Amino acid sequence: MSFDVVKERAARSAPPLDALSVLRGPNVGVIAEVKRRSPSKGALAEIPEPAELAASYEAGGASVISVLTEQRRFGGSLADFDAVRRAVKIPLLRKDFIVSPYQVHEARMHGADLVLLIVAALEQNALVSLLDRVESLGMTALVEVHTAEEADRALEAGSSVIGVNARNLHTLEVDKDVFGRIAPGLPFETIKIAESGVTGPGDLMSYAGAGADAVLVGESLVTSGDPKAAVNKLVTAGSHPACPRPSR
Ligand SMILES: O=C(O)c1ccccc1NCC(=O)[C@H](O)[C@H](O)COP(=O)(O)O
Repeated sequence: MSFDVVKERAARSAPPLDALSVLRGPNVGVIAEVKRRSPSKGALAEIPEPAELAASYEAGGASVISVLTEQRRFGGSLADFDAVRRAVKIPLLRKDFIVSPYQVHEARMHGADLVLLIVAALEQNALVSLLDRVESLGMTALVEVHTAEEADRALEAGSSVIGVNARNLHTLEVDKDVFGRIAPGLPFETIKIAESGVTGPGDLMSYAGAGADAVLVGESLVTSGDPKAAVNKLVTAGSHPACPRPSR
C-alpha cells in the first residue's frame, strides 16, 4: 500500500486512546504481551487465537496490551494486531522494530495507541523525528533503552515514557538490575516501564521499589496456562498497599 494511502487511512481511523493517562494511574500497571516466540527462547506458545489471549489479559486487569507484529523473530503479524484490536478496549502497543515513518502511520491505521521506538536501533535524528511523528498522530511512544547513555538520548529526544529493557538485545541476557541502575536517574515526571524477565509478583514488587510505573511482561504470561490469573496476580500485587507506589 502506498505511503499516501496509509497516511490517509491512519488519519481516518478512530482517535488513539490516552495511554499516558492510563500509565499515570495510581498503581503499578501491567503491560501484557502477545508473544509467540523469541530470539532468546525460540517457540514459547502457539497462540492460535491472539484475540482470546488479549481478552484474558484485559479481564485480568492489564492496563495496556503489547502485540508483537514482527514475523521472522517473534512470529507476530499485523493480522494478530487487528484481531486483538477488535477484541479489547484498552490501549494497544505495536511492538516491532519501528524505523520508518511508514510503520508509524501503519500502526495508527491498524488502531495502535502506542508504538515502540528502540534507541539502540535509531540514529538520534531518526529517533527525534519518529517520536515527533508518533506524538503528532496523538499516539504515545514507548522509548526503549538498556544503558544510561541510551536513556540520555531518550531524554534529549523528549521522551515522556521510557522503557528500560532488562534484556541486552545483543547478548539476549536478562539482567534485572539494569532498571534499578537507570530509573533513579530519570526525571520524576517520566513514566518508567520495566521490561522483560518478570516471572511473578516478586519481580513486580522489586521493580516498583526501584520506581517502575508499570512492567511489561511476555513469556511468563503466555506460558502460564492461565493468562487471566497470571495477569491478575501481577495487577493485584501492583495495587497492594505494601507495593511501592509510582512517585510521580
Ligand atoms: O524476547 C527476546 O528474546 C528478545 C530478543 C531480542 C530483542 C527483543 C526481545 N524481546 C522483546 C521484548 O522486549 C520482550 O518481549 C518484552 O520485554 C517481554 O519480555 P519477557 O517478559 O521476558 O518475555
